[in-house]
Amino acid sequence: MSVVRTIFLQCGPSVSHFSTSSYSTNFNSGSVKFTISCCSVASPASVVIGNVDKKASERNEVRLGLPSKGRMATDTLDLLKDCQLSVRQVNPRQYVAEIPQITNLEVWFQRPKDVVRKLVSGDLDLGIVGLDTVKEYGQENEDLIIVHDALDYGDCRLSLAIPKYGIFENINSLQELAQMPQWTPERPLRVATGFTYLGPKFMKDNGLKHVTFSTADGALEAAPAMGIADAIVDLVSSGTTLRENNLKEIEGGIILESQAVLVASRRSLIQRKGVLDITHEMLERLEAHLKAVGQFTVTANMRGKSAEEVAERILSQPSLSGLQGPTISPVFTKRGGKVAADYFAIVICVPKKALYKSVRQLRAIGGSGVLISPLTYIFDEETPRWRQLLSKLGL
Ligand SMILES: Nc1ncnc2c1ncn2[C@@H]1O[C@H](COP(=O)(O)OP(=O)(O)OP(=O)(O)O)[C@@H](O)[C@H]1O
Ligand SMILES: O=P(O)(O)OC[C@H]1O[C@H](OP(=O)(O)OP(=O)(O)O)[C@H](O)[C@@H]1O
Ligand SMILES: [Mg+2]
Repeated sequence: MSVVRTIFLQCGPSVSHFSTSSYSTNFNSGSVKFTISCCSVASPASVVIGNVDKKASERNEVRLGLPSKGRMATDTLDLLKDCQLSVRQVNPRQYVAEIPQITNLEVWFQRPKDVVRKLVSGDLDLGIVGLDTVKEYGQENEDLIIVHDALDYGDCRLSLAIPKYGIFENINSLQELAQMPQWTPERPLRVATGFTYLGPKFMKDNGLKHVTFSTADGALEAAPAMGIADAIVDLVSSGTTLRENNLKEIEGGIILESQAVLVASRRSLIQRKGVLDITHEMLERLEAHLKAVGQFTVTANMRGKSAEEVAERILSQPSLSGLQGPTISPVFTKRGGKVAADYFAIVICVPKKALYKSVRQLRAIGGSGVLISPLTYIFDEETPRWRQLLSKLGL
């Protein structure tokens, strides 16, 4: 299926303006076709993104799209490496690579937004990008399935921000912003954003009527001070850029919380040979690694009459119950020609955050020789996200 999207660009100024009522998008499955209309061009030019030729999708390799550059690129490769899925790239300007541990998988490096576009067009099967990019460029496309929603990096939020000064000084919520008498059809609230789908949708969903949008590729925080916009919709992580530009977030103004996600094409998962198996393997490795990252193994010795008695003492402490309770083994010593077990070795998993508290509790009940080591993987019987994926696919 081929979808036509029409964008009216103003020729001349470097920003294009549109309003919630005039902006509409159609970003569905299949090939995506942009019709770009510009005032100085007599007939619209057609730009085709992705695969038009049906045969091109008849490939045998499974394709994973990863960010080619920007702040997600290195963290993505690091995460895969930590899952023993090292990406072998001959040189940084080569856009195709492989993961030797997974046969029949091609890695393609693309801009994050192109990863999403190519999942939609069927040119990629799997991808790792920020959730914000999936929502912005995938829009409501039902073909996109989030396989892992929390890869634990790239954390940020898409937020509406307004100046701290002038007419906005006492405005602290979206409701207050919407109720300002200043916004009329003749003088709408002007919002600068790179999120030309999510920004207008959010305003519309929240009943803000008189709003126009302008777009630019970066440094949006300058727009209010330059007099180009009243507000901005942009990503925030530390909040420094907002602060340094005298802008503030407001109550009810968070559009989306985002972090890196593993996303797949539903069609590929169902139809393309090998995609489901590769997804399962990636998911297992990711889940096992991410679960382990937050935990330490703690081993200690403890004097006691029996394993049960030691277990009673350990389980009386709230921070020492481990993942499934403690593992307790007798430590045998020979005294006076007799073998006895006066000591027990205990092993528990402890969340990193609770580490010091756990060590204190362990000592308080007689633990000694406490050893702590990081965990590499925790493989559960079955990953809950795998079950969720199968049910989303109706399998
Ligand atoms: N403070 C932040 N600002 C912007 N993006 C962030 C931030 N923190 C995390 N991210 C994540 O990183 C992604 C942006 O990465 P990057 O800026 O490299 O790409 P991009 O803006 O899509 O690329 P380009 O600017 O080349 O079009 C976001 O989509 C988001 O998921
Ligand atoms: O809350 P903070 O930690 O300050 O991060 C937020 C800023 O980071 C991003 O910009 P980026 O650095 O990508 O520059 P750009 O705006 O020029 O794209 C984003 O667009 C914000 O401007
Ligand atoms: Mg910026």
